[in-house]
This record gives sequence, structure tokens and C-alpha cells, in this order.
Amino acid sequence: MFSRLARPAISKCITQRTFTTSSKDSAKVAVLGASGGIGQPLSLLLKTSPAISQLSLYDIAHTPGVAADLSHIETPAKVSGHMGPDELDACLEGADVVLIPAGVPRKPGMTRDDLFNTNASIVLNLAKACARVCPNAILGIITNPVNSTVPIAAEVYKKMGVKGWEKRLFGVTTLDAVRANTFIAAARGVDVSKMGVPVIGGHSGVTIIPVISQATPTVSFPMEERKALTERIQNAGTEVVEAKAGAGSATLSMAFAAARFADKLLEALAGGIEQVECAYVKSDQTDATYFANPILLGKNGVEKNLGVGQMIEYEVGLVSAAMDELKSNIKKGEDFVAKNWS
Ligand SMILES: NC(=O)C1=CN([C@@H]2O[C@H](COP(=O)(O)OP(=O)(O)OC[C@H]3O[C@@H](n4cnc5c(N)ncnc54)[C@H](O)[C@@H]3O)[C@@H](O)[C@H]2O)C=CC1
Ligand SMILES: O=C([O-])CC(=O)C(=O)O
Repeated sequence: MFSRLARPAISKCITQRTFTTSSKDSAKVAVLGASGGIGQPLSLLLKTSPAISQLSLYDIAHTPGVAADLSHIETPAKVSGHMGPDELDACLEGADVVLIPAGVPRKPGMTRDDLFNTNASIVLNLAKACARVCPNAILGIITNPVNSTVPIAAEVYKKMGVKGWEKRLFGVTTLDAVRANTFIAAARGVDVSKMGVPVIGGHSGVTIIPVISQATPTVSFPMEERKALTERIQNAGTEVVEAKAGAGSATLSMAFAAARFADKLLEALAGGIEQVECAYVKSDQTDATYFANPILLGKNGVEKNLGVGQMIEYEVGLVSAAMDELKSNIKKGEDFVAKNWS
């Protein structure tokens, strides 16, 4: 069902933000949905990145205030705020990287798929603008349901004739790896800054598959504990939604995760040290046409898909159990664009 590629250990699919890119390689990064629960702390973290010379913030509300506030921080990135559809193109012009956390979050009792009706059209419209204004930018989609919103953006890019989008379109699943590193390091008393656990599949419930057998450093668990940890990682988003009790979903940990993803991407785009991160991309690794696993990032985005690697029988079973949901989420996104294209 899936290919088992030999690949390097992903010990740096891990925790810390790294800054090694020189300022001459500075990039323009746009955040769409910049005034939101994720957008604001993410923009703050990006403002601290020496790899960014221009930080361009778009939302349908509040961006002038967010941009004014961030612009007083004594770091080099120049901040601009853009509010409402008339200002979207100006936000995107010349962008090297576009991060999209625009859209509604879950409330208790909802699944990520319950967000589809609202968020699908938001992503469709924003992807259209990206395809028109900055077709060569790297697109990182945070908006849920990621399993479907990434295929939506892909269909838009196909319809608009953008070439090579497969290397530049990412569903940001970094938070799953961040959580896996945190929980597993704590369970084994390992220094979390050295922990690296790949998380593959998709970004909802059973499609989130931590591959604990590939963790570096190696950790071992009795099967019951392995299952409990796996389920905690799969349900970690819901854990936050319930704790926030109606006030939204993960924002701060997501901002950290997206900033780390952006740091690695910018380092790779600048031709710096090779970077590996798990992300949800167009894929031929399994029967699902989009799949998350470790990706080697390079100057053009996806340098090499590092595949799912060797798994134990329990993890192979998790991949099998995820397939129906993942494939149906992908089809739902593709069908949405087919039905709503104009
Ligand atoms: N990929 C992941 O791991 C995660 C994804 N998420 C998802 O991220 C999304 C955002 O979450 P939050 O920031 O907590 O929500 P939020 O409601 O706090 O912020 C969303 C922002 O999007 C803006 N927005 C709405 N429509 C827009 C449009 N057409 N164009 C531009 N901006 C628009 C809103 O004005 C708001 O500022 C949700 O869909 C959530 O489920 C959340 C956590 C983790
Ligand atoms: O659970 C949610 O709705 C938000 C999310 O994707 C996460 O925290 O992983």
C-alpha cells in the first residue's frame, strides 16, 4: 500500500527555531488571516526572524492595528497591513512565502470537517489570489480541515495553469510533530530539544499518525502506553478545543509550529542547511493523493519526499485505518472546486 523508502533519520524534525540564514537572503512573507488567534502570535514570531525583510499582513479586519503594533518592534522586517479584498493583491505582490491561517476555528463538539462549509470558500478565494499574484510563492495552508483545504488550493492552481505547484504547496502539520515531541519526551524523561518524532498521514483524528518507532532518540513503550500516547497525539487538538471551552482552538502552539515551519522553509529557500519537516503534500507514497511525512526542503520547496520509512505492525495498521477518511477528505476538497469554479 505504501513504499518503504530508506531515508535519513529525522532527528531535526524537532523542536527549536533556528536562525542561520544571512540577511542578504531576506524574504517577503505574507500572512493571510493575520488578525486572528493564530495570525497575531505567528506574525509576532515572524517579526523576530532575521530571514524576513518584509512581513505583509492581510485580514478582513483589524490589520492596520496589528501592523502598527508589530512595526514598533526593533527588528529589521518591515511590516505592512492590508485590510479587505481590495488590498489583497498588494499584500501578495512579490511574496516568497504565503501562510494562510484565515478561517473559523472549532468549538467543542465539532470535528475539523465541520469547518469545511465556511473555510473551503475562504481558501478557494485566497488561493485564487495567490495563483494570480504570486504563483511562484510557497503556500503553507493552516486553515482546517487541512486534509481538504490543501486539495482545494491545488485544484485552484491547476485550473489557473500554475506549473510546478506540487513542490510549493504545503499543508502545515508541524503542530502534530511538536505535540508528539513534547508528549513523548515527557513520557520518557528525554530532553525535548533533542526529541524528533515523525507524524505522518493527515491532520484530523485517525489520520494523524505518530510513528513513535522512528523517534530519535529511540524510545520504547509497552503497547498499552504506545496506544495511549498515539491517541493523545491524535486528539491533542480536541484537548485544546475543550480546555478553551468555546473560545477557539490551538493558537499559541500553532503559531510556534508555523513559525518553525517558516524558519526551516526560509533557510532552505535561501540555499542554507538542508531542512527536514513533516508536511502534508501532493504525494505518491500511499493510495491517498496527499499525504504528510518527512519532506526534505530545498530552494524550490519540496526537494525530496522522504517517504514514510519503516514502521512496526501497529503503525502500519494506523495508516490502513486512516486511508478511507483521508481519501474522502481529499475528494471532498476536489469536488468543492469542481462545483464552485467560476
Ligand atoms: N493546521 C493546524 O495544525 C491548525 C489549524 N488551525 C486552523 O486555523 C484556522 C484559524 O484559526 P484561528 O486563528 O484560531 O481563528 P480566528 O477566528 O481566531 O482567526 C481567523 C482569522 O481569519 C480571518 N478571516 C476570515 N475570513 C477571512 C478571509 N476571507 N480572508 C482573510 N482573513 C479572513 C478572521 O478575520 C480572523 O482574523 C482555523 O481554521 C483552525 O481550525 C488551528 C490550529 C492548528
Ligand atoms: O483541533 C483544531 O481544531 C485545531 C487544530 O487543527 C489543532 O489544534 O491541531
